[in-house]
Amino acid sequence: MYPHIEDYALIGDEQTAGLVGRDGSVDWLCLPRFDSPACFARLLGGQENGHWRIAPRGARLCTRRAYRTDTLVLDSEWDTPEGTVRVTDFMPQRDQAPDLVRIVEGLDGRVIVRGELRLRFDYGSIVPWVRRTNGHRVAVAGPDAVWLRSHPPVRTWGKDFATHSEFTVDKGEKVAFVLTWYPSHQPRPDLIDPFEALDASVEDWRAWAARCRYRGPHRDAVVRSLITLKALTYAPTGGIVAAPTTSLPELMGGVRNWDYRYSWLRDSTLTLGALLAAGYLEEAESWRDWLLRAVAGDPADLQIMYGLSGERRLPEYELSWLPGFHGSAPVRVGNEAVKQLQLDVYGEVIDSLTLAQRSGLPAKPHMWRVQCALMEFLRTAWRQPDQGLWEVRGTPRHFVYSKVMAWVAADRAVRALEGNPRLEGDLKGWRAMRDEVHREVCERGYDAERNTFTQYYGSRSLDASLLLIPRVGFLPPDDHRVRGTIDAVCADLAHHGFLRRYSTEDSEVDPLPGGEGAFIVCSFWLAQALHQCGRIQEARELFERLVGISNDLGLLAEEYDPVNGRQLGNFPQAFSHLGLVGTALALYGDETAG
Ligand SMILES: OC[C@H]1O[C@H](O[C@H]2O[C@H](CO)[C@@H](O)[C@H](O)[C@H]2O)[C@H](O)[C@@H](O)[C@@H]1O
Repeated sequence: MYPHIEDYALIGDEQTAGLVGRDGSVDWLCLPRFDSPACFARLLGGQENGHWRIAPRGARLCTRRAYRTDTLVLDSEWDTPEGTVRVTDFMPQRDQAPDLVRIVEGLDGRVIVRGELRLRFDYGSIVPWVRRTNGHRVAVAGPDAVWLRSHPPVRTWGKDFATHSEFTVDKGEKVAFVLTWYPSHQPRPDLIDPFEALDASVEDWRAWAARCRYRGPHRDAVVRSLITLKALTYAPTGGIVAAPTTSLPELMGGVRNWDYRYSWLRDSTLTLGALLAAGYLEEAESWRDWLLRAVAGDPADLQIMYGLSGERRLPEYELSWLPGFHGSAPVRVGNEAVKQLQLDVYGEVIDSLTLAQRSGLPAKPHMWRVQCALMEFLRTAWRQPDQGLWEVRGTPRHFVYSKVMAWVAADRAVRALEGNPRLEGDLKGWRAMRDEVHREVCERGYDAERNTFTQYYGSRSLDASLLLIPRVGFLPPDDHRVRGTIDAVCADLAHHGFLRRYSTEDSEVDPLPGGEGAFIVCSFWLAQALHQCGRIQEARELFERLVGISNDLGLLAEEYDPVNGRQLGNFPQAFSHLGLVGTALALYGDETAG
């Protein structure tokens, strides 16, 4: 059953991203931004929904593929009876317009290569009008225009609403294709030189990767994760998408299919932590500035996610014409969770601003004012039930992790005041809130009989987010309740060596049908909790196992099906990759940071 989610490779230009399959087909690409409608949507449908394949005639999947070391430049190679050919895919740093470059290179013998470009704007639904101009092709429909050209020029012809080509490459010969998007009412942007763009791309990525401070085991996996996180950052604003895809299923054939092409405060603050820890201050600063712009206004209006430029309305709807990845419908655009109350986000934001300051990012004058405003809102809001960090769509509850993070918000705000007499704030009131939340969580969110914290007040269910209790400092790692929680979470949520985030069987909490895979970041959290508790060997073994489930290119989706050995959910996902970076640093960072 080709393709599996892990059969895809990521390419991108820090404003959008594409997925390339092992068959040489670009099956997902949104232009010009991550959250724009896709012009290649075969990922969630069939080839009639748009794709661009370049591969040797008659060949199916590539023989091998790899990123060029420390870059986002992908090489896919096919060995054929006639010879060997390589296709190099990348998206150069954007100047005027987004370009997707595909360079075909003969490595051995003489190979006949075929191209098939099927552009379908608006998520695979609009067939553009394609015309030839100066030997190049231009596809136009409504607001979108795409220009295709090649070096040297290759003959193309139209058939079945697609642009076809066939050409021969001899050993040492190169043919480059450049696909450029621009708004259809504007003049065509300047053409780039694909070969110069390749050299520049390789150089830029390598220079960026060289800044990584981590020198420990699995450095390649850490660098790949950092490159992926960087690729998920929308460079013009600093916003970070949770993943570049929508609706890759959390259960094959199921309905748990969501649009992740937005900036979640939770995912992004945690990404910021990983970037800071690995030495990437510039990116962290740019996200911090995005955050301050996005949350400006009434703290009661704080959203749990925003668009890439801080947009607030992200209405959710379904694309009825797309059948979904292997029939996993519906395909959704937008995300209804934008309207949810998730109390943890306040803690994450205040914690990340504290961390940013501690890491030496230059302070912004209104940073403290934002934190005070958030605290004032949280002072009463923390008592409300919410949707929790998993954004469940059932009745709101008193989720323990949400309350713990409300404690984090108060704790960081109190410490800031204690450490800096020039800051103004309600020290007494915030201290009182901090103590009250702590007391309440330890009373109502803790099951003394089983010696474990629980998913929500009074429940018997557990939740993997409870593993973060020692990491955020709510209780020390040697507290018997922390140790009990780790054991209970492992016993309850273990899934063939990995962890589920919670049990999907409690339909009042999570009313959606069907289960899901193991949630990858939760297993990273377990490795960190074990490490904090001194269970070093177990932590390291789990980390090794987690690194081992990334695909051949080092990429991780949101979830993993350990029974079938398959990745699940949106891909690649920031959450999983920041988990990998954070865990490597936690387990080996002290010994190895250079
Ligand atoms: O579980 C239902 C929810 O699933 C999605 O949320 C998940 O993704 C977010 C982005 O990575 C993450 O922050 C959250 O913790 C995850 O549960 C989906 O976006 C929601 O709409 C949906 O209700």
